[in-house]
Amino acid sequence: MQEVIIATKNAGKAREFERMFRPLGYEVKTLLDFPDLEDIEETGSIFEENAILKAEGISKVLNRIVIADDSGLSIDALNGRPGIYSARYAGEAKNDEANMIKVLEELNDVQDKDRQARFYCALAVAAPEQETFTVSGTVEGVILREKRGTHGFGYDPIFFVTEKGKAMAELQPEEKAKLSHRAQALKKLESMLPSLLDGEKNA
Ligand SMILES: O=c1nc[nH]c2c1ncn2[C@H]1C[C@H](O)[C@@H](COP(=O)(O)OP(=O)(O)OP(=O)(O)O)O1
Ligand SMILES: [Mg+2]
Repeated sequence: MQEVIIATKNAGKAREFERMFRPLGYEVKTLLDFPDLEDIEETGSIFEENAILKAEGISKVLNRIVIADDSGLSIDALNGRPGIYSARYAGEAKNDEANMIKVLEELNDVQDKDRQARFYCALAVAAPEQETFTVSGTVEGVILREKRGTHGFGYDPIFFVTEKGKAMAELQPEEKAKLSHRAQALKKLESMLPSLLDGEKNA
C-alpha cells in the first residue's frame, strides 16, 4: 500500500489518521514509527505555523512528503484558550486529565449558554522542493460540566458535539472520523492526495 507520513507523536491522532486514510488506500506512518527523530519545537503563534514547522522539519530530515497536524480546543469564554497551548495547558507533561480538570475549573462559574467552543485542526503538507501549504477544519460544540464517554483522546470527554447531541468521547471512532475538525481538514486534501503521493517511491 502507498505510504503517507504524518509528523505526529500523538497516538490518538495516529489512530484517527489510520482510520481515515485506510479507506483511501494509504498506509499511515507516524513519528511513533521513527522514534529516533528529534522533537520539533512548536514555537509558532497560530496552528498553521506549528503545523508547517512540524511538516517541514520532518520532510527535510526524511526527504519525503510529510503531513503534520496542529490542533486544539478554543473556548469562547476563555478568549480562545487553550488554543495552540492545548497540549500543555496544565503543564509541560501533556496530561489530558489535568488539562480537562483545568478547563472545567476555569469554566466553573460560566453558565451553560456561554460555554461554546470549537476544535480546530490545521494540516500542513510539506514536500521536498515544493511550496508548503495548509488546510484547516473545525467542529462546533459546548464544554460539558463533567466527562462523558470513553472513546477518542485529549479533550473529547468534555466536548459536547452540537450536531450529534453527544460528547465527542461518546461517538464511535467511525463517527468521529466523519465529522471531526481533523476529518474536515482532511476532506480538503483528499482530491489532491493521488497527485501528491502516488508518484512518491516508498523509502
Ligand atoms: O480530536 C481531538 N480530540 C480531543 N482533543 C484534541 C483533538 N485534537 C486535538 N486535541 C487536543 C489534544 C492536545 O491537547 C492538543 C493537540 O496539540 P498538538 O500539539 O497538535 O498535538 P500533540 O502535541 O499531542 O502531538 P503532535 O504535536 O506530535 O502531533 O489538542
Ligand atoms: Mg504538539
